[in-house]
Amino acid sequence: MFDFKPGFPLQSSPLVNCITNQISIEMIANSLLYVGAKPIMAAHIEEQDEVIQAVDALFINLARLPHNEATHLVHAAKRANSHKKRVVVDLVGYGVSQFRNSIGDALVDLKPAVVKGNMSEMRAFCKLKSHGRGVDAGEEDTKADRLEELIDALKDKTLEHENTVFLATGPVDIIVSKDHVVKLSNGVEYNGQFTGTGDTVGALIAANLGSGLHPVDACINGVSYFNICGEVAAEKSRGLNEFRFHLLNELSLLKDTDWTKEVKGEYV
Ligand SMILES: Nc1ncnc2c1ncn2[C@@H]1O[C@H](COP(=O)(O)OP(=O)(O)OP(=O)(O)O)[C@@H](O)[C@H]1O
Ligand SMILES: Cc1ncsc1CCO
Ligand SMILES: [Mg+2]
Repeated sequence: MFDFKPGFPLQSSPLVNCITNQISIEMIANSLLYVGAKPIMAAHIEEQDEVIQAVDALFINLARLPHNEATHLVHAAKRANSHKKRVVVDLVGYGVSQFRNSIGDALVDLKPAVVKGNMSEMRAFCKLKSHGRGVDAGEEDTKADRLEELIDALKDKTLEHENTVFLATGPVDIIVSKDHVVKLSNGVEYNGQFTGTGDTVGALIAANLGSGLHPVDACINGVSYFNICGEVAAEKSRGLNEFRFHLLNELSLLKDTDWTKEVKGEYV
């Protein structure tokens, strides 16, 4: 059996601030509630200092950068550092524009606990050739040899960012930290085929950080729990929208089962 520290059921009910996009904000808030965490979606720059003191972790998502608000993300991450609260940065759409890349780079420079994205976003972040389209990964970027290339590039990143754990999601997910490389392989194709699934995984990781897990374990739990919920949902549904319903429902149920036995992972 794959050895990791289980995070679900959560040991505490962490309060997580999510600065995220209008597309998946409701799904993220409800997903946190379904697993027993508490969401707050406070985005205004003026309240970040007080909010960060009240919460257990911060999830920041690059998905949509409204006029004049991009620098607010950097401000929020700085407040989190001042108050020693851990941060997950989701590099949604990295590679789409120089502007987005510059905000992503500024956030990574603040040494968040976890930096994540899909395979194409993480390849673009590492300056590797990327086949992403908008916020979706390109299939070519998920091939086995491309994964090895990305693992090497992320290992180089950990030399400059030794306290950050990098996660790239896809059919096989890779986690790269200073000391570990992990591959995870649960889930079904549908897991990545409705919008905001990566965002939801990011919020689940933040919840695990908020309840005190090591960032590598937080990533293993966030990805594997979400993907196993997908495996269960696939047995019960036909079509993407029914799948989405069952997956989200399962977020509230799977934690009370022996789900950790189903985790397919390896340290490489
Ligand atoms: N083909 C697949 N098979 C199994 N699991 C998958 C597959 N594709 C994605 N996943 C899983 O789905 C989740 C979301 O990953 P994905 O890479 O699609 O995120 P994303 O592109 O950032 O999503 P979004 O931007 O819509 O929020 C992850 O947990 C990942 O492991
Ligand atoms: C930002 C964004 N744009 C289209 S869908 C989506 C949410 C996935 O992150
Ligand atoms: Mg994404």
